[in-house]
Parts: sequence; C-alpha cells; structure tokens
Amino acid sequence: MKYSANLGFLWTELPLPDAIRAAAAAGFDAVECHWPYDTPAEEVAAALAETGLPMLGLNTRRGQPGEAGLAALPGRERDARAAIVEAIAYADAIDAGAIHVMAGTVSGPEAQAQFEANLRHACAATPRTILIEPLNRHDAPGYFLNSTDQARAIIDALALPNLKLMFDCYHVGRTEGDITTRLADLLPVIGHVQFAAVPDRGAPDHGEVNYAFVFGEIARLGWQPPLGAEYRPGGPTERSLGWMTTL
Ligand SMILES: O=C(O)[C@@H](O)C(=O)CO
Ligand SMILES: [Mg+2]
Repeated sequence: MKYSANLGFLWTELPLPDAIRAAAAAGFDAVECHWPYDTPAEEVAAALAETGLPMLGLNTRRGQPGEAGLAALPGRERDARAAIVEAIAYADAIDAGAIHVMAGTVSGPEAQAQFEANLRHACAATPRTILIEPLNRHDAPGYFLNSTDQARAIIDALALPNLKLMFDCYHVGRTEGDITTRLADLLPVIGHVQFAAVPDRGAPDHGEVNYAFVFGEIARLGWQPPLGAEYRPGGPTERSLGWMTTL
C-alpha cells in the first residue's frame, strides 16, 4: 500500500516545504495539503522537485469563519469562482493532481443548483481532477455535502469526466458506516481515498475501524494510488507513524 501525508494535519508545526521534506524522510510516497496559499508556490514546487514526491491535492479556500467553503453558497458565485481560479493556478504551479472544491455550510435547492453550476465551471476550467468530499455532521455541522449518496447523485447527474469523489474513510465511518461496501460500490467515481481512526481522528492503529481489513479490501479492489493519511497525530508526527509498518 502507498501512502500520502496530509500536511494539513501532519507536520503542521513546519513550513509547508519542510513538511514535504519530513514526509519524504518518513517514507511517504506522496503528499497532499489543505490550504497552501500562504506559501509561495515556487517554494512548494522546489520541495516537491527535491524530494520527488507528487502533491496529490489541495483545497479551495473556505471563505469566512464558519463558511467551510464557498461553492454551494447562493449569491457568492463571484467569490467561489475566484477561489476556484486561485486553486487551479496554484495547482498548475506545483502540478497538484486534484482540487477539492469545498461546498460550504448551507442547504436547500438553491445551494444544490449553485454547487452544480460551480462544479461545471471548475471542471471546464482545468483538466485536473475536481474532488467533492462529504464531511460528517459531527465535525462539520450544516456542511452542504454530508453523505456519499448525495455526492454520488451529484457526480452522476453532472457526468463530468474529471469530477470525482474524495472518499474519506473517517467521515464515512463517523456517520455512514459500511466503509468497504461503499468503497466497492463507489470505486468508479472515487478520485482519492483518505483515512483516520474513528471516532477520534487519530492514527489508524486504534478505534472502531480495523484499517488492516479496510486497506486489504482496497488492495483487493485494485486501487493503487496512495491513500491519504489525514489524521491528527496528537504529538510529534514521527511518533505516530508505527501504522506505516504494521498495517
Ligand atoms: O476531511 C477533511 O476535513 C479534509 O479532507 C478537507 O479537505 C476539508 O477540511
Ligand atoms: Mg478528508
């Protein structure tokens, strides 16, 4: 199994270029991040070139505190599209594989229409993968996208070749369950897989989800891209990495 270090959660005490170097030294096969925008893209690109690690993805900005994204907010199309343009430009500068377009805290039919319009726009604006990610309602109450069924319906309705699902085993485990069955069913529309312990979002070596089994199923399904380690290490990241050799 290959792993991607999510630098939104791992090595957060380091500047992003140094976090990339730390992930390489720890044996990760790739990295991914959340919001890299405070770091000049050339510095990130240089660290990626130096380590040889690919950057799998980054997120669009969240907007104002509590918004958790802009793409589904009615009346905020201009802000949402600016965030998409910014994310695509940054992804181009560092050759990031995917852009997670964050929906925002909102609900209702207008939000649905707005989200779909912005996703159409994003998918037409770049050949890179555009990801949408359902977030569990405990961590992200009121977030527009909160189940894999809802995400699948949007992906099927839009039928855009570069629109994919970010399947985060942690979020699915928190509120939906049935992780490996959902993974198998959703495989054709999955663009990236992430994981963390359920329910505490720590390293994947404890909690109610048996990741040895989950990763075995993922391998059996033929999924080969690195899996995103998006967990809170609860201390120095290096001390949390035992799972890399035991799982
Ligand atoms: O699961 C998460 O929280 C992330 O993947 C993300 O991009 C939104 O914060
Ligand atoms: Mg995630």
